[in-house]
Amino acid sequence: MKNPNDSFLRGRIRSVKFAIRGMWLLITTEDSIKAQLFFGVVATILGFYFEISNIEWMVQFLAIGMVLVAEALNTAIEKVADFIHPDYHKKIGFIKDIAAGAPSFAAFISLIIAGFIYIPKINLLF
Ligand SMILES: Nc1ncnc2c1ncn2[C@@H]1O[C@H](COP(=O)(O)OP(=O)(O)OP(=O)(O)O)[C@@H](O)[C@H]1O
Repeated sequence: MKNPNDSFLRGRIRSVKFAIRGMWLLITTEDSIKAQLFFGVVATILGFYFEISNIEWMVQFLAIGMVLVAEALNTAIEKVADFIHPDYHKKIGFIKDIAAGAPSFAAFISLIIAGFIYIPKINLLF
């Protein structure tokens, strides 16, 4: 929440602190984020191994970022849903299913990107 005594700069610094705390909470408490980070690290190692180009690095990091952002937003929606309605409800199930579709889309597109980057390089090995 905005503190009315904060100057513009102080307000921005406070927001950045909360945002960094949010990233830390996601990384340390959410298994889904940990799993996606693991795949991101694997893709980065593969990138070094296959010496991918600058453009391929950029596309790969965009894909990793897209998955992490979608997963983080999905987690936030799940938390809000659990907070406003902790008991079973068909609509909560529907909302959570739709929210889970976001990281699934991102992961699916990332797999296609990985295919474009790595399948030709793997083919060269054989
Ligand atoms: N309160 C609820 N009411 C109805 N259905 C629910 C409810 N909570 C969860 N579900 C169903 O269970 C699925 C999984 O929900 P859950 O909150 O466990 O997410 P998850 O994908 O397992 O998340 P994570 O692994 O990140 O904790 C939802 O997509 C929904 O179909």
